Amino acid sequence: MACMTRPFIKMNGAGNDFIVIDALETPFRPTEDQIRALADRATGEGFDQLIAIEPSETADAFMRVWNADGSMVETCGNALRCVGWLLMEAKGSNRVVIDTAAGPTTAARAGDHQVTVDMGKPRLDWTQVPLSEAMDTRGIELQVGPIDAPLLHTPGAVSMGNPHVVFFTDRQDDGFVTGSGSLVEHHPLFPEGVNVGFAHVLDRDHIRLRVWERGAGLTKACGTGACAAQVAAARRGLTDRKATVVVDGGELVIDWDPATDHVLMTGPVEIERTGALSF
Ligand SMILES: N[C@@H](CCC[C@H](N)C(=O)O)C(=O)O
Repeated sequence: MACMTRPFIKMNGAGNDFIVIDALETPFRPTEDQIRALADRATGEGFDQLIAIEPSETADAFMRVWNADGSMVETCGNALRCVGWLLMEAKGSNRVVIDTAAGPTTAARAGDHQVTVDMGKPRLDWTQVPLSEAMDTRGIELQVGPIDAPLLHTPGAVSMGNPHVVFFTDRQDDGFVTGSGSLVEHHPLFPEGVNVGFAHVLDRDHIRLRVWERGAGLTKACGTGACAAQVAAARRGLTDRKATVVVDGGELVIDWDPATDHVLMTGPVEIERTGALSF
């Protein structure tokens, strides 16, 4: 069998790490099995998401996203900053438009290795998350643990182009996040699965967040998860519309602009190394 190689750039955004492939000239369509093998941190390159930069007729590029489990998904907030930075460096510009399966987004320089991405309007109707039944997404009817003493309950539900629920809790240890996140990810209330946030509101402009990501597990940061947490917290009056979200790998500033209803995310990008994938 012929062995293919593809050059890659390994990047991370606040610790959420990616293999980024330039597919502008040559298409890149790995199988789910290949992705899972490449994502393995013991035997493969190791990553949370695999990203391909593809041509677009309406934007500077199209960003395709696969989770570590091989599933193709709509978008990835931290990868948008990384891809935005690569495209801005290549074009010598300060702003680019990146199309995704969740729609177009803009990325702009915001300082040294800092990028702001306009994530658009949060989608707050239950049909948009999506949920499998009608509910008020400020706090949906879902709980984890004993019926009369739940450990987690009434999360906010938000789509940032991909589905999120956000529990407000100060229980954020690895075991708890992994155990309850993996249960909720596949709950029948979420026909497309869900990313599960555990948000501890520190004050009106700081949230400590951990996220169990659909298809990737516990990551050091989830950009869309940080946007969803900020939106869910502000909707309940727990924070202002702008807050710093502290994740395991750094800080993301999330600003839900009242004038446009758009969510702006600012945070770091880092290039770790380059290499070549063989499969
Ligand atoms: N790491 C991400 C989100 C990646 C996709 C997510 N796991 C999903 O399945 O929707 C981010 O930074 O937003």
